[in-house]
Amino acid sequence: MKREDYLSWDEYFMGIALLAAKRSKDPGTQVGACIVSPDNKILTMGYNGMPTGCHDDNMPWEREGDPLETKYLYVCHAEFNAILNNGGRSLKGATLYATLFPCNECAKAIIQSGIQKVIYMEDKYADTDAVIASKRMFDMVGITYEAYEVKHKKIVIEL
Ligand SMILES: Nc1nc(=O)n([C@H]2C[C@H](O)[C@@H](COP(=O)(O)O)O2)cc1CO
Ligand SMILES: [Zn+2]
Repeated sequence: MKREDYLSWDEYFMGIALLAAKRSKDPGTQVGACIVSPDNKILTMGYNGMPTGCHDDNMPWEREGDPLETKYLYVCHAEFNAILNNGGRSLKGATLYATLFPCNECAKAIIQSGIQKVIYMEDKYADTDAVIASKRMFDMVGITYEAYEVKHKKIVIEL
């Protein structure tokens, strides 16, 4: 008889997004993204980090103060990195698993790349203009978004 406690597709892909987030050097929020084809093949992944060649140790990670000395002007969002890491594969009709709801800038890239569905875990910036604008654009173009439904509270990976 087959195992019954195997991971669902959603758990598998969100689990991978959560694992990718663990690569983030951001002391504030670690975000992960995993983009999957309509036939459940992983196309690309990403996490929030500084642009390639901008060394993590030489970049600011502050949230406040002189804007030029905060992370916000420099950091690449997880969703943006995942889209850019596509390795030439088409993202048409794909689903994005994101550990945090995408901002308006990533929403634009999501739309332009042909992603059709967003499954997100957290939406802690729902009250910000960035996320409100993002949802406005998704609604306009018919990109669906749904909160990830947690079933297994814990996925243990022992090394
Ligand atoms: N959807 C997102 N994807 C992301 O990768 N990020 C990144 C940008 C920053 O590195 C971090 C947010 O930092 P903080 O403001 O919570 O300390 O997460 C942020 C958002 C929020 O819209
Ligand atoms: Zn973003």
